[in-house]
Amino acid sequence: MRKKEATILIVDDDDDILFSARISLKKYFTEIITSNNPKKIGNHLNSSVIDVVLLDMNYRVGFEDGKEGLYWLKYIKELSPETTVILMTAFGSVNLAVDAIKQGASDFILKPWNTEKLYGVVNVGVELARSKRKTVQLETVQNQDNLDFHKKAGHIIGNSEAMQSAIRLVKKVAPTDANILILGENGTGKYVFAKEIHLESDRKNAPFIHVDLGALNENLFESELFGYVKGAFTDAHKDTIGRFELAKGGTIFLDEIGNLPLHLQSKLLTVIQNRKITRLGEGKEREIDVRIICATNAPIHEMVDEQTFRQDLLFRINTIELNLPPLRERQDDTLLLANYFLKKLNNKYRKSIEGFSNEAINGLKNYSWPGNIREVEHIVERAVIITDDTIIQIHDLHFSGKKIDTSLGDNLNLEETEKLLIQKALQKHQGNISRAAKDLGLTRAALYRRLEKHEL
Ligand SMILES: Nc1ncnc2c1ncn2[C@@H]1O[C@H](COP(=O)(O)OP(=O)(O)OP(=O)(O)O)[C@@H](O)[C@H]1O
Repeated sequence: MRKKEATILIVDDDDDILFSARISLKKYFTEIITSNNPKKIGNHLNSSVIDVVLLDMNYRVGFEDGKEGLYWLKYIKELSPETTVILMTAFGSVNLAVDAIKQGASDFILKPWNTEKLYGVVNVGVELARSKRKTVQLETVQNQDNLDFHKKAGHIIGNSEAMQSAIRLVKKVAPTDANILILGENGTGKYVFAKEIHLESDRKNAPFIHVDLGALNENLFESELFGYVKGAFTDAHKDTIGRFELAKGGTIFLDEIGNLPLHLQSKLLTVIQNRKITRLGEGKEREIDVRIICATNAPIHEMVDEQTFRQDLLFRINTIELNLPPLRERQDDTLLLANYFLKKLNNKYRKSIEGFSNEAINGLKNYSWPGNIREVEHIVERAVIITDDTIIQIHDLHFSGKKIDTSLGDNLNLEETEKLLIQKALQKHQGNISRAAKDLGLTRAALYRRLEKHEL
């Protein structure tokens, strides 16, 4: 029998039980994790996708009322709602089983078990977790970002003048229906700003639909954006509306617009000009009622000069242009953001870390943040997870922007030399693309292409 791809976590303070459950289940499932300490459950749930937790009800001699089991059950359900929890106890009672099931356990098993019964219960648990996860994924796709749609506006962090002026611009333009183009490097907050504009607009009670144009291939472009009718192509089993219709009355956020090939740019331009779409396989035109926000990290104006982005499309989408500066150009915001994420992550990981050491603060201030705000979040998250201290120290902060050896030596290979020169220029200008490009005698677009080629 082939093992089923599934991860099962068994938590019990009795090592013999852990051993026997592992032996029983490892024949059937690919990954079995055991732990004799329920306090480690959070770590396991954060580091892998766990399908089923088999959880003991009692952990201390003299405390056999199952309350600890119920406590950990609640904890697991909060941290990972899709994980199935099956409780086990040698002191099973119907009342306790009912309580556990009311609080989210999917089943209950009495010790000692026989292997077949254990396998049966766990197997159903795995299927349950999968179907829950699938539903959540579907909902995420269908509802797009509307799951957190009711989030309030006004959560953008940043005191620097650049940030404050971006926030002022948002307040001014959000209530209008003007098309907005947001420009900025990866992780500078383009999505966050697009959402903020939506939430500050009169459309805030209608959907906010995010489309990653970079992820849509040719075939998907029309079906995803415009929808299709049953039979329009082989897999079109039922009428399906596209993202433009899904965003009715609200906002459509077209992300990574700089990645759209020229012929698809023409299709998009037609839709934006006429404000009408046609579902694939249907003759009828449908009016669209959406506000359009676009974003890109590509040097779109230079792409127009190089004729890789249509000027008429740019003029349609950039009635208002919002430039989000990279974090290295507004280092004052770094500490503010680091403290903001620390607070958020303290809650997530149930820690009470008070702040950063002076050395860590200097480290945060002097780093060049190539990944911008997203990188601040990742670095703080890692530090929060690994530290046992109440203060984050410099060695807890894992800055990935390594120093690169850019000496040419005897290497005359053209490709490798080009890569080294680019690295050197980026290092010299602390990751600033415009300045590095100027130094190298390239346009920003040409430098971006080379960065991609060399996977830098
Ligand atoms: N001003 C801000 N205040 C608080 N959090 C922010 C801010 N800007 C960005 N973030 C957080 O940083 C992360 C990256 O932001 P976001 O996804 O908006 O960036 P992006 O520019 O759209 O990135 P990409 O180009 O890679 O898609 C997110 O987790 C977001 O919540």
